[in-house]
Amino acid sequence: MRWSRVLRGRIENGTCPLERIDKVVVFGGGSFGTAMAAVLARQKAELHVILLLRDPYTCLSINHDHTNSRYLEGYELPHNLKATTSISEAIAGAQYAVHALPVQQTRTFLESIKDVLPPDVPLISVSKGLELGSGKMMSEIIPAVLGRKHPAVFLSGPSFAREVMDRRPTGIVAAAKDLRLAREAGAKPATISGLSGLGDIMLTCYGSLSRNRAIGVKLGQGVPLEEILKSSKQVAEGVPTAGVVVGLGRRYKVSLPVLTAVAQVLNSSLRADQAVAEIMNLPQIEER
Ligand SMILES: NC(=O)C1=CN([C@@H]2O[C@H](COP(=O)(O)OP(=O)(O)OC[C@H]3O[C@@H](n4cnc5c(N)ncnc54)[C@H](O)[C@@H]3O)[C@@H](O)[C@H]2O)C=CC1
Ligand SMILES: O=C(CO)COP(=O)(O)O
Repeated sequence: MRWSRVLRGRIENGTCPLERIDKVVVFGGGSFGTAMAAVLARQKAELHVILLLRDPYTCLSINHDHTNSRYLEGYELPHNLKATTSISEAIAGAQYAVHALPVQQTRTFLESIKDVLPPDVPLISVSKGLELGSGKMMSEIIPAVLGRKHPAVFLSGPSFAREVMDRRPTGIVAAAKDLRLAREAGAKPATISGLSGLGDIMLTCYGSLSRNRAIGVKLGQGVPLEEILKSSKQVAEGVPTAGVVVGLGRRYKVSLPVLTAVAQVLNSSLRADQAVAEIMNLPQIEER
């Protein structure tokens, strides 16, 4: 309430930052990139919001029919939201860039735009997960690939693309996840118990719209991972990230029995029922 009054005051006094923004580019036209672009476009009719995509058909569908039928079926997109497959057209004149690509594709993508993205255009990352191989977070991948201290913000919290489109309430901050592991890695405990920690975990574990949860349910029913992944065209960051988190646990000497079992189910070295049996048979220890 307090912040909404402050913001309203700024808008009335003509000091709202949105007033100074004419163009924002959104990298990635999947479900969340499209939802973020729509939220921005809804804020101001004169704002030019442009989605950078690879698929020319999705581009046509957004520009002519104002829909993204491939990733966000059933929603009419604001008419000031446009799409392009041209990197230079997308970035030209943009004052902010939203990054909404899967984490595993981020390095290759940023390599392809790093010479075109001006060093003073802030990147707002909404991608969640850890990079396979390096174990890096988005906050580490971006400067490493761009080779400079690029201005960047990292958003995370309990938010589903469809609910954002439906204007349902949500809240977002920046964070890490497993409490003990995150503490060892230098995170603040308050971050873990807040929106981007527990808040996001609750949504991903219990929310009926969660793609990660849907994969877990199917694995539990005995469907092989390969078959599950083939049946969906959308990313589930938890699949690669589970193994990376277990690797980080080893690095920081934090034992993660449940996540280790999840990673083993995902890499097919353990069945879900065996994982449950193993977890239930862990020695009883004092809770930490
Ligand atoms: N969907 C959601 O409700 C939320 C998603 N996120 C995060 O946002 C990120 C993106 O997720 P979604 O939009 O849901 O994924 P998605 O699977 O719906 O879409 C991914 C998009 O990235 C594009 N892409 C993949 N590889 C690419 C490459 N090499 N170059 C250019 N484009 C490429 C795909 O074509 C697609 O348009 C993920 O890290 C996800 O965890 C965060 C909050 C909510
Ligand atoms: O990030 C999300 C919830 O906050 C989206 O969850 P899924 O990727 O599991 O659909």
